[in-house]
Amino acid sequence: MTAQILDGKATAAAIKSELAARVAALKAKGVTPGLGTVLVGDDPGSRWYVNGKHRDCAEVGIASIQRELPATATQEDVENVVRELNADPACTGYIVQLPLPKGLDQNPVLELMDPDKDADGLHPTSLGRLALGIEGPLPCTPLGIVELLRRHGVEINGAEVVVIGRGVTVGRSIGLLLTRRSENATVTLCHTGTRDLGYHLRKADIVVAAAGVPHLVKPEDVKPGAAVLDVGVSRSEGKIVGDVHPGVAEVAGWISPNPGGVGPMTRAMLLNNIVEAAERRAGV
Ligand SMILES: Nc1nc(=O)c2c([nH]1)NC[C@@H]1CN(c3ccc(C(=O)N[C@@H](CCC(=O)O)C(=O)O)cc3)C=[N+]21
Repeated sequence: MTAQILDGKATAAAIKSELAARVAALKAKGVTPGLGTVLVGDDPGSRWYVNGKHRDCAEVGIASIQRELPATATQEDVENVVRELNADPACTGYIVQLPLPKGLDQNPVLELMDPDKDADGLHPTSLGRLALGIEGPLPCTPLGIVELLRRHGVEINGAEVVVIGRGVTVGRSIGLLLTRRSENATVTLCHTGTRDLGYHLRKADIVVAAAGVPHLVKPEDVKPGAAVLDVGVSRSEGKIVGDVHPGVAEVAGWISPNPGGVGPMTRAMLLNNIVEAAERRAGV
């Protein structure tokens, strides 16, 4: 058996064309959604990601607001940019590209953000709202995973989901999303302290691998027919190496390629959060 592909690139393209139509409708009402990015320092990887986000915005008609600070910026400098974007009516939502350069403290910066302008869905208020079931921006990678499964007809309702990794961007937050009544999955969160990962994996209908450990998920541990999402990003000789061993494609029913799987979906969901915030504010 060879797994079917959870094609994130094609799915993200379909979502972007739907978002473009919603942006056009907002513009007809006199509202132009705007995404802000705050980039501090000159890490080439971070710059590449941020540029990608602005390219995505251009594709769907969202305005771009780019703020850049040198690596020598002080905590106060960064916080002032956050205050400025909070006050800017053209900015529907924004992200502060992480990680910040050494010497800067990211938590006070994130807490200073207006939670209603949180495009990543990772502000303490956004995570609190998700836990409490209050509407608001949702974390982009978990949301992208749900959309990717849904649009390929993979059943989430009642599924046994095993998540590997307890990072806030994926592992910590996806359980909150998948155990809502609307998704209705059973979620097990595994991490480096899990004694027998294989034991959990072998019963999983859906595996979300977000540990950042190359080829951690082995074919012998995957239940035949399971859906496997590879979120891991490690680099070896310039190439992306995911958390899922290539042999898993012979056992799984569904597999997300990496690159071309969850990454493009994460970016599409960032745009989705901006459009939804603009619609919420315009009363659509
Ligand atoms: N405040 C903040 N929000 C973020 O969302 C955020 C961040 N900081 N810091 C860095 C990480 C990383 N991240 C990625 C998103 C998409 C791809 C993506 O689309 N990757 C492509 C290609 C990648 C390649 O070829 O290098 C793919 O998977 O197909 C990758 C990485 C968002 N991040």
